[in-house]
Parts: sequence; structure tokens; C-alpha cells
Amino acid sequence: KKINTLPSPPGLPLIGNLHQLGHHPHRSLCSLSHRYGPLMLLHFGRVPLLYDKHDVASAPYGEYWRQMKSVCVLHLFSNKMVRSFREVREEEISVMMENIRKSNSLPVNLSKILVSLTNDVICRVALGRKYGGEVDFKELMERLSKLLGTFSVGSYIPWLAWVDWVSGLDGQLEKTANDLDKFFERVVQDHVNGNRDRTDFVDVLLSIQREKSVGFEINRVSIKAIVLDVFVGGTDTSYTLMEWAMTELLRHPKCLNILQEEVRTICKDRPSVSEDDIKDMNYLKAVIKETLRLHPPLPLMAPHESTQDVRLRDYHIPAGTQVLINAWAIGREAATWGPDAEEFRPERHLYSSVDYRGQAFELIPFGAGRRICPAISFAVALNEVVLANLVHRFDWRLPVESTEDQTDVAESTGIAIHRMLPLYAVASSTT
Ligand code: HEM
Repeated sequence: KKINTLPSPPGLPLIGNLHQLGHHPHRSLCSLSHRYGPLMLLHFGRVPLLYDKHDVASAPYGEYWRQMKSVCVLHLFSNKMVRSFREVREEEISVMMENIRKSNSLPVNLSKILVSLTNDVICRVALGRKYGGEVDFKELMERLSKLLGTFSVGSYIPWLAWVDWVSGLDGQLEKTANDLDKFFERVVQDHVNGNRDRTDFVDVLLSIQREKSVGFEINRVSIKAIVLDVFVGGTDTSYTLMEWAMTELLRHPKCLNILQEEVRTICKDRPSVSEDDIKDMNYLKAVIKETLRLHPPLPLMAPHESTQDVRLRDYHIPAGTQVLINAWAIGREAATWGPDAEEFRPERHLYSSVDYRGQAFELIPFGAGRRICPAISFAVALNEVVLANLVHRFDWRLPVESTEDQTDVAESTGIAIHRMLPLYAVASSTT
């Protein structure tokens, strides 16, 4: 059968299509695909890159990654582990609610509150306690997240790698990596030395190491690497989802009212929403799904790479091609979601079986296949109970001077796409 040449937008000499990415690659690539088709070949410097917004390709892991992934899935993010951190979530939510209550109906920086909550929950779950003061762990993570979102010229155009060196990117990366390594080394050592009441991720990993219970050796470097993955993969993504959900609810007061009615009917006069209450909250689940559809926190997910030659829709894709999948564009495809695909309408999910756990390719905010996010249950459990509590105890509105219910909300740049400017909102206590 004939092998076709992949459509490819014309690029510039040496840099290829790099200049066409712009500040928001998920949007630029979606526009390009309207002209060149759902599957197109781009060149970033010397690396050929396949852009696909319909099919989901997943690179097979090597043995090391397969083993580490199974540790994550079976030991860190199992349903049992997710349940065991219920108290941590509830305690941190009650701290958050108290802070909002103290705002006395003045506008609060909800983005900052949600970042802080997510950081604290993940810190306690992974490391056993919140870190602040003696080491500014939050500052360290902010530095890392900024660097990860910074484009490294050298990784695409090897002969321009000196630009990263001159721009200071290499130096900053090296310093941040060293600081993080030192920090995690100390945390792991504290765990080796001490006893603790609640088992956190570092404890689980150390016990796997001690008992050699998984059939392969897990060393200190792997432990630190997994813990770092948890922070990098978990913090920005989770708070971004909560921030977009509240943004959309505030822009759509009717949806906010429906959600409030559902939560308040189920919880009646109870002061807070517990995780047992959530199972019957169908509208809450639909709000989260709709937010993930319109605002997947990682719009281009993680780049994959083909490890062998493949034939896809009569195109030949050589081994070593980087593959980008645009979850953002997939979620807004009118052919799948209808003419109102750009609108926030949670109702569309109420009687639909389309879910985000990697089975339905029209909604893949967590990826699909072998590389799928291992922490879906963990992320969803936190997001559901936070959102339910926020709308249960408070009535919310945008500050009087805000115009964002009539305008598009600007997006940040970087790997995780959150709001460019923080979300300010007014909370009035209902009790
Ligand atoms: C709303 C929240 C989240 C979203 C939308 C999300 C999304 C994703 C996506 C798109 C990927 C890449 C999938 C692929 O390339 O095919 C991923 C991988 C990953 N996520 Fe999440 N994630 C979220 C929360 C979390 C949390 C809370 C954690 C940990 C506490 C976490 C840990 C990871 C890890 C370790 C990976 C790498 C998996 C691998 O390489 O096999 N994620 N996530």
C-alpha cells in the first residue's frame, strides 16, 4: 500500500517550525492543524516532531520505568493509599476554610489559597509533614516549575546549546537540581532515623527498599526521583484544575447555583462535606469533567517518542520521532463535542459515559495507555472534596470591579497552563 508524505507546515532554515509555536503552543498547534490536518510533521531544529491530535501514541517504557511505574500504581496511588490520606485532606481543607472565613467578605486571592492547600497536602502525603521555615521548599518548587516551563533551545538545536549557557538556564537548572537533591536527601535521612505515626510515600519506598518486596532493587536515587515526580506531576496540575473550576463557576453563576443546591441538599446542615457525601454528587463530577475538557492542566501532556518505526494512517513515522498529543484541542473538537464545544456546560456529562480515565480518547486530560497519569484517583479525590466544601460553606461572586465574566481569561505560559493573573473572588459565609 502507498505510503504518503506527512503534511508539514513550511518552516525556516535551521530552526524549522520553532517560531510557529508562540506563547501558547496548544493554541498555535490547534490552528495549524486546521490547515494541515490532525496529523502533521513539524521540525524543531533537528528533532522531527509528529503532532497528532486524534490518535494516542504511547512510547513503551524501558525496564526501569516499568518497574518504577508499577511501584507508583500499586504502592503509592492505590485506592487504599488514597483513602488513607483522607484525614490529611480534611485537616488541610478545614485550615483553608478558616482562612477564607477570616477574609470577612473582602476579595481573597483564591489562586494563592489553592496553591498553598495543594502544596501542603502533597507535602504531608509524600514527606510526612509540611516543610517551610528552615528550608523554603515552596520557593524551591516554584523555581523548578518555572525552569521546567522555560524552553531550552539546546534540547532542540544542539549547536545552539551555548544559548542556554549564556542565558543562565544551564546554571539555574544545575543549582536548582542540586538544592532539590540536598533537600530530598535530608528528608529521606530523617525518615531512616525517625519513627512516625502515619505512613507517607517516603516510608513506603524505604520499606520496599528494605524488604526487597517488589522483585527488583530500588535505591536512594530512585526514591528521591519518585518523590520529585510526585511534586512535579502533582502540585501544579491539581491546583490548576481547582483554579479553572472556580473560574468557570464564577463566570457561570447558574452552574454555581446548581452545584451549590446539590451539595447543600446532600450535606444539609453539616458544617463540612465529607468524602462519603461525594459519591452522589453527580453535578460536582460533571463540573470537574467539564473543567478538565476545556482546561486540561497539561494541554500537550508529556512529549512521547516513538521507539520503533510505525505506520500510522498510511504514513511512515520513523523511530526517534517526538510525538505531541494536544489534549486541549481534542477536548474542544466540534465534531466530537458539538457546536457548543467551546462553552462551559457541565450538563453535557450528566448522561454520558465518556470518562477521563484513558478509555475514551475524546477526553484525555490524564493521558492514556501505559504513560497515563498514575494518580487520577488521588487528584480527583482532592479536587472533588475541595470544590464541594468551597461552595457548601460560602456564597461566591467576582469582585465588583472584575470584568472577567465577559472576557476571555488569559492563560499562563509553561507546561501546566493556569491563569495568567490570580483569581480574586468574594466569599460570604452562609453560617
Ligand atoms: C488534575 C490533576 C492531574 C492531571 C490533569 C495530570 C495529568 C497527567 C498527564 C497528562 C500525564 C502524562 C500522561 C502521558 O504522557 O500520556 C501525567 C503523568 C504523571 N502524573 Fe499526573 N496529573 C494530575 C495529577 C497528578 C498528581 C496529584 C500526581 C502525584 C501526586 C501525579 C503524578 C504523575 C506522575 C508520576 C506522572 C508520570 C507517569 C509516567 O511517566 O508514567 N499527577 N499526569
